[in-house]
Amino acid sequence: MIVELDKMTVRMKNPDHVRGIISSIKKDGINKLQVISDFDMTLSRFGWNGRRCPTSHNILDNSHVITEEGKKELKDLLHYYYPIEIDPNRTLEEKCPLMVEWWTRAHDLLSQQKILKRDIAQIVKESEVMLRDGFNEFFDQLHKNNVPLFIFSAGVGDILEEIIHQANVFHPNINVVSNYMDFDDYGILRGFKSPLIHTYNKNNSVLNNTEYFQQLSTKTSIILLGDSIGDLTMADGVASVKNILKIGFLNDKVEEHRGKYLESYDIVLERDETLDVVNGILHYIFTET
Ligand SMILES: Nc1ccn([C@@H]2O[C@H](COP(=O)(O)O)[C@@H](O)[C@H]2O)c(=O)n1
Ligand SMILES: [Mg+2]
Repeated sequence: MIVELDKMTVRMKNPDHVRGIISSIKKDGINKLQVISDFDMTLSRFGWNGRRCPTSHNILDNSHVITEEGKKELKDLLHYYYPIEIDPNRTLEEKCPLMVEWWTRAHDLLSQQKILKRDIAQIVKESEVMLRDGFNEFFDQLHKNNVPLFIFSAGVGDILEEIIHQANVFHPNINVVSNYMDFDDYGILRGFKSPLIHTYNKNNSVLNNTEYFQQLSTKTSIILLGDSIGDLTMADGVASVKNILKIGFLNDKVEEHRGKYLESYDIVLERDETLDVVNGILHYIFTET
């Protein structure tokens, strides 16, 4: 029913279950649907031409406003903590305090760099960030059909919003929760606003009284998009979930992570830099039959 599900990049533990959820979402109607998505490495690309694309943090880390010493320190943090973040053999209990440590140290370093609010647009323009192929269709389909898109990111909110703006797809149906920069009266970065969002606390605990989800209490069908095991809890604040389809982008260390991703996500997209499958599913749901 959806040709994109036949792509070589697609893996499903239970294809019949997937087809069942998609049919149920379609049957319940567009008015019941919301999309909850991660940003970095989910809506943005993981790689291009054999090179890693930057996360919203990396965009700042690599930018011209950071001193050479600052760049080195931020890179050292990435090389130390990223393998911990994706290590399938460590428990969440082990990872959480280390993730808080990484984000806190990185945010402290960035806050010492006198980053100006007015430079953000240029920093994003000069970066190598790319949204996944098919992003226009994805954002436009959701907008045209009045489907809310909730972007829940442990990245840097100011940066990811600027990326979406520069791509001309920041439509009114989008709501973002992320780590936002805190600028002083002169527009100089002095810190990050709380709560701190890292890969493994993307749940109710950081959504201020889940007001957003209360407004959307009638949206009982969810399509969840993520690239990390931590993204699986992003819909926990939704009071009544009837149908949930979890789609996971498996970008890195694919063989090592395949088993866990197949257990956790309904659809796993391996080294797929496009939104083709998501667009195909949305197109099927939005098309009247
Ligand atoms: N200092 C840091 C901290 C985290 N990251 C990466 O950001 C990603 C989190 O953002 P999501 O939109 O995916 O929630 C995650 O992939 C971390 O590896 C970083 O690059 N630098
Ligand atoms: Mg991500």
